[in-house]
Amino acid sequence: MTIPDSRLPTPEDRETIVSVRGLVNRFGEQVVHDGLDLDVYRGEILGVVGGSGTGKSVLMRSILALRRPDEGRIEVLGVDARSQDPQDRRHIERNTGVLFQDGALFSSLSVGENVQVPLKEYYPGMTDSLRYELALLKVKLSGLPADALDKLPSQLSGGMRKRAGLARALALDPPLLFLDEPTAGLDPIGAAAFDQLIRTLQQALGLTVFLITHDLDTLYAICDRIAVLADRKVIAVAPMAEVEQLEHPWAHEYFHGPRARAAQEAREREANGDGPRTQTQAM
Ligand SMILES: Nc1ncnc2c1ncn2[C@@H]1O[C@H](COP(=O)(O)OP(=O)(O)OP(=O)(O)O)[C@@H](O)[C@H]1O
Repeated sequence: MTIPDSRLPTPEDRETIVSVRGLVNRFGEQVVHDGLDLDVYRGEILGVVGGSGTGKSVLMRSILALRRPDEGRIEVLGVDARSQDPQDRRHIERNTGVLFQDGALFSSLSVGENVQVPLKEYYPGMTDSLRYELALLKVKLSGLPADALDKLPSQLSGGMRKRAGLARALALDPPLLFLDEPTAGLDPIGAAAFDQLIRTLQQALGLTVFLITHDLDTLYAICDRIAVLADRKVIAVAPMAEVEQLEHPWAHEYFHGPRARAAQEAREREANGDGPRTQTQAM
């Protein structure tokens, strides 16, 4: 089901929650970003796309202050992400939730213990029972059954591990959520369900979501705007209908190639009440 795009704020109401200006990231001779600019608005789901190796994850890590860029300015929730001040770094960490590509759960801890890790760190005085209840709440919010709480990550399916990672990302009620290819490796039905979960949580909790994906279905189904990375920059950031019109060769191939056509056909079938999403990810 495609959820209508109804929440994009008008330009006057927009609040920039992440601002990136003139970003440069280099690894030795390799220049990954060269003067990249991007704004993320409060309350939107921003899809971030680009060919493999264009620097989507490096951009995310730079915003999260996990990597110090070579040049440029990044402001996250009013704080300079390049700041060395531990208070600033903590502010970013405290207000952001991250679902890494592989879930990044501690393999020796149960799902419940994984979700409790950030709670223990930020609220050391919290009672065990309250921490347990909060972990249970996040696990249920993420669409897992209560008995998943006591399971190890290895005892879960790939889709359940993603949900467990999401539960941990939401542990501290962050206003800003980062998702790195959340539907990669999921079957089409699982991927569609995960998309809907993200949209539902985003609306219910008022989240801003920065979502790296290759999955065209996700872009169509839940993203308010799409940022396209190419040539070491964000070459466009706009709603889907606009980025589909880009002339750039990679963007044209991505939005009009065989997988895009398959996604389009699947959406038409779905609109006619005629069958679920097809697999169009992993480009
Ligand atoms: N720590 C690092 N050391 C050296 N090179 C790195 C490092 N991290 C990333 N790179 C390089 O930076 C480039 C961008 O990497 P990044 O992981 O951000 O790409 P991506 O757009 O997320 O790709 P994909 O879609 O395949 O996940 C790649 O060429 C990668 O090899």
